[in-house]
Amino acid sequence: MTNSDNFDSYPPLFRPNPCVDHGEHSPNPESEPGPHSDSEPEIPVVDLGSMRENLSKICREWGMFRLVNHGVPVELLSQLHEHANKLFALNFESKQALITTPILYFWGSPALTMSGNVQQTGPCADSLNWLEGLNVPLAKNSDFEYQHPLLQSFRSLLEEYGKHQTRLAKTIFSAMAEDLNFPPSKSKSYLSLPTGFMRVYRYLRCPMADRRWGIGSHTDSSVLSILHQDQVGGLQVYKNDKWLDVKPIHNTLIVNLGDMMQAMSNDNYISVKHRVRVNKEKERISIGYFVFPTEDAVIESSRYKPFTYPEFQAAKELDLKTVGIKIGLSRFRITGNGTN
Ligand SMILES: O=C(O)CCC(=O)C(=O)O
Ligand SMILES: [Fe+2]
Repeated sequence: MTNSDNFDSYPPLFRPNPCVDHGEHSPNPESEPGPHSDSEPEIPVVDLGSMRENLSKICREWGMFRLVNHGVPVELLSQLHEHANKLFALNFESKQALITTPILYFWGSPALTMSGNVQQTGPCADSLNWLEGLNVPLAKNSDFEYQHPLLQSFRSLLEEYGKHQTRLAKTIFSAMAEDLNFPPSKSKSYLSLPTGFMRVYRYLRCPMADRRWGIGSHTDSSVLSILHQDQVGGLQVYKNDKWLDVKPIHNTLIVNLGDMMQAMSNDNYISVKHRVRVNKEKERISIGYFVFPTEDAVIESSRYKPFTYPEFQAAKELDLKTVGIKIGLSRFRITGNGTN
């Protein structure tokens, strides 16, 4: 979150450079902050200790909530952010050289293919994302030793944090499964803790902050995503035709329901639309955990053709490449005449 001139740490594409034309697109009206009023609804809060009180209504009306009483030590959160700041502050070339498999260093797009490459986008690719990030697969992260002490200690902090995330995902998902009356077989295959991964993002300072996105409007493909953001702000969710700021509140986590959860619930729960604004003066760090169904779990509901998560992901990758956007769940939705 430093404001000093640390452009050596930026991927070259994001350094101030009069020779690089990032395109002079007119401001996207959607990107305008819009009027803020005190009557904006507050992001709903769920207490992990008494979740069943209001979870069902919130999942149906919001598809996201702020989680309190989550049991993740505040010291662990601050150490993670401190390490992320230090690691991202290294110069770009060092990051490329140091950060090797199983952790992947990427920039310009948060979308990775199943084979672990940055997703190429097709025709409407006016969509450079003003970020760099790390992809950390939880299963492969645990036994790995890095030579660089900063990376090695970050790796073990992420491992510890990953255990908290799987605990939270399990608890939250089982309350949802109960609310939705999933049979035990579904509850089991619809959440695959070992294949979850983490993302650590640094959103970069952007001179055209009103014309560029950290991450543009999207829904997550996951069952659940759990985010921790620093105090800079920028995350927004779409609710009742309005974008609302998800203000950073110390020691709280944000839980988003993803597309898989929406399909599993037969559209009773919603996969929340959200986006991340960038900032002219400040960088922003966020750490996300994303969890999916098992690879062979067939998601069955009356509104969708049966599909697996790998089929969903393959359709998404193809759409991003050919159409330039994620079409997502509507690819699988059964329409009125029985076709899609
Ligand atoms: O950085 C954030 O707060 C959100 C990240 C996000 O939406 C994503 O990775 O899908
Ligand atoms: Fe997201």
